[in-house]
Amino acid sequence: MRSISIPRLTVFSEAHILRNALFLFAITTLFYAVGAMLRLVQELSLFWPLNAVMAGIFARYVWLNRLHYYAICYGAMLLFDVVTTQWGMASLIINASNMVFIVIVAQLVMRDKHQAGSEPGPINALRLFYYCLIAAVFCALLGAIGSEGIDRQSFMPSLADWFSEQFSTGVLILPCVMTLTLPHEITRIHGKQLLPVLFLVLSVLAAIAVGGAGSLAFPLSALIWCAIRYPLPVTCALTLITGAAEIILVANSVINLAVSGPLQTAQLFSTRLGIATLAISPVIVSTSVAAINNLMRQVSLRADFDFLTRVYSRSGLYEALKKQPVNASQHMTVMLLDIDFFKSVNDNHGHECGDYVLTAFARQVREVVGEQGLVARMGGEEFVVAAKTLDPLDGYQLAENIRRRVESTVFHWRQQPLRTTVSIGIGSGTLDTRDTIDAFNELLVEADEYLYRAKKAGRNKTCAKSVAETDIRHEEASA
Ligand SMILES: Nc1nc2c(ncn2[C@@H]2O[C@H](COP(=O)(O)OP(=O)(O)OP(=O)(O)O)[C@@H](O)[C@H]2O)c(=O)[nH]1
Repeated sequence: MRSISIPRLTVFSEAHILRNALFLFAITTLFYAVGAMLRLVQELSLFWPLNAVMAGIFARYVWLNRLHYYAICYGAMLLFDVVTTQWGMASLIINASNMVFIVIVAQLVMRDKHQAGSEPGPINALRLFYYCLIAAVFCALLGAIGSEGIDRQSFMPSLADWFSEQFSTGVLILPCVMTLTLPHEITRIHGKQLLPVLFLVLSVLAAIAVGGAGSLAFPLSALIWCAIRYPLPVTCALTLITGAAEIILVANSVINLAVSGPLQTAQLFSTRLGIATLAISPVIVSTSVAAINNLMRQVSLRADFDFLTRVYSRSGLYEALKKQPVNASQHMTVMLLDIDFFKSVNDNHGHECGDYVLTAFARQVREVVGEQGLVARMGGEEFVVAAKTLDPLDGYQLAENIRRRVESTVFHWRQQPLRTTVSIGIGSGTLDTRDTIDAFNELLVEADEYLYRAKKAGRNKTCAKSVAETDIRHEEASA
């Protein structure tokens, strides 16, 4: 698949205080301007994205939650009002209510992150939903009091308007800001991958055509399909676009809720709450799918590797062998290694010491074998090495390197020196017409037979069919 790399872009960084301050000021001003524009053209403010965007930024970057950064955000809001409105003192309260939403959400998400430990997930969708609800209530109370002086609405409609707007934009925008990641590369997209988006567009069009309150739920199944197919950030973005589009379409009577007369606060209140409740479902599905995929990766990793010694497990070795490129003329050496008198390590020093020796032994073997082969624990104190070698002699020498390394190593257990040795049986040959797994299994049987001989010959020995010990000694003498 062809792809184009794009450079990484970092906006906030813990070390760059001035840059963070400038970006916070610029983003606050930008989204304040967007919200103010939407206010000017509508009697009811359709969207006030600023609070959710800023809450998302503060929740995402824990280290931004400092008094001076909050102050920059608040200051930018006040400055915008001073320049563009005559609100006077009311501006202090209205913008304080914006800060209430931002700080409550950020603090609640931060509390979750602390409790989640070292590996928190990107978001907990259900919690975000309730955090938006709590933050919207407090924000709306203060906002409705503050806007009494500048707005013709009385307290209750104003409270409903503030609350529904804060809650719905929060639920739609927060997951998006908290998961937003720019792709590191652009990959070609196949037509089939676009089907969920196509279905989503069709479902919004169907909502416009059919109308009525129920039509707002039409995009739900398409969004859930998107949640299953696409990564979390894409699902969050699609949910935001769909939810915002529905609110705009309802406000402009393009989606007709079958109400007589102009749209009232009560209908917009209900629409916003309904859409927020629907919008959280695909995000929940998407986070669940991401969590399941993560779990599957961890489970398969656990099954492939031996928990104690960190080398391959038996099944992991077979999986790794299947992935090896097949080359009929490749010579392969399979070694079966069994630690000598391991039972006495357990008996004399305890099981914990036995575990330590197994781990240290596996590390030694891995270091000697390196990139030349795969190391696996077959069970107990028995290990296997499957290595690409030039010929039987090359394989024998690799086995001898392991045996000598183990023999010369002094393990330390609670300040006590410990020595151990290993017996190795070898099976070796080329793949010929066999596949890697068949060849490995046959060589393993051979290795098992020679391991038995190595043990019988007194242990701390390497035994193989294809290398006569006299030849080896001859080789060593002439080396
Ligand atoms: N500590 C520890 N011991 C294990 C583990 N798995 C198996 N063993 C022990 O390994 C020992 C194997 O003993 P034996 O099969 O008698 O072999 P040995 O003492 O190494 O003797 P030879 O192989 O004949 O040289 C047993 O005591 C098992 O309990 C493990 O994961 N941890």
